[in-house]
Amino acid sequence: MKLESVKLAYFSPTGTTKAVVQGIAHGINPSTVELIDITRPAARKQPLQTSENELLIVGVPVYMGRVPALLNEWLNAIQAHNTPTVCVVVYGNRVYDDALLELKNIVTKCGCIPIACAAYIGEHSFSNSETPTAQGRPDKDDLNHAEAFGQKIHEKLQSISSTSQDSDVQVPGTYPYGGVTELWTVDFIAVSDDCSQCGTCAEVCPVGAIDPENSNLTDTGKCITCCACIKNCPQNARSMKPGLVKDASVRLHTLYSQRKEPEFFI
Ligand SMILES: Cc1cc2nc3c(=O)[nH]c(=O)nc-3n(C[C@H](O)[C@H](O)[C@H](O)COP(=O)(O)O)c2cc1C
Repeated sequence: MKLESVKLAYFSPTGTTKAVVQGIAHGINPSTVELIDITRPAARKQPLQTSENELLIVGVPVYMGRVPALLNEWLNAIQAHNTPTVCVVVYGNRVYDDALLELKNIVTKCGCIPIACAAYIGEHSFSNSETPTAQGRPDKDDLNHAEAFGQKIHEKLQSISSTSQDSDVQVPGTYPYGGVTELWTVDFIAVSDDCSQCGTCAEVCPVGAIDPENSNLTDTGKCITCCACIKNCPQNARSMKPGLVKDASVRLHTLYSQRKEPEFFI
C-alpha cells in the first residue's frame, strides 16, 4: 500500500501524547501530515472523516486504566472506510490496563483497520519537581523508539496491497475492561499571588473548566485533573493543594519509580 497522507489525531493536555505520535509520524515519513488536535473542546465538535487512502494515527493518554471517557463521543463518531489505523496510548509509568484494547475496539467499530498499536510512557500528569514520576518522558530514547516504530509501520504498509490482507493485530487486555471511567471530582488547585490573570490556564484547559475572566475559579464538576493548567502556567502560580491528587502524586512517585519501556504490536 502506498499512502501519501497521514492524519494524526490526538488528545494531549500535557503534551506527552502529542510528542509520541509526532515521533511515530516522523518515522513513517509521509508527504503530508494533517494534525487533528482534539485537546480543546471546540476541536471535538468537528467529526473526523477518513478514507482507505490515508493512514490514521490516534493517540490518547490513559486515564485510570481507560481511554478518557470524555473522548468517547468524538472517537465513536469517526467515519472511516477500511482506513489503516495506528492506535497509541500513553501512560504515566503505572499501568495501561485495557486502554489499548479499548481504543482498538472503538476505532474498529468506526470502520478503521488497526494495523499497528503501541503503548508509550509519558511524564505522569500528577508528576511535579517534588514527587516526579516518569519525569521528562517521552525522552530521547522513547522518541527514537517511536521513530523506529514509524519505520516499521511504513515497511508493513509497503508489504501489503490492501488492509484486507492484514491479520488482526493482537494487543494486551481483556473485555469487560478493568479500570475506572469516572474521574475524581475534586477541588485540588491552589493559585498563588504570582497569578497575573494572563488566561493561559483557561486557554489550555481541555474541558473549559477555568473561568477566562478569573483564573482562581475552577469548575470542579468539569475538571478532569489533567494538570494542563498547572504545567502550562507561565508564572508557576498553580500547584496542588494537599489532598487526594497530591497524595496520589506522592504514591505514584513512591510506587512507580522503576522505568517501564514502550511496547508495540504490529
Ligand atoms: C485523571 C488521570 C488518570 C490517569 N491514570 C493513569 C493510569 O491509570 N495509569 C498511568 O500509568 N498513568 C495515568 N495517568 C497519567 C497519564 O496517562 C500520563 O501522564 C500521560 O502521559 C498524559 O498524557 P498527556 O501529556 O498527553 O496529557 C493519568 C492521568 C490523569 C490526569
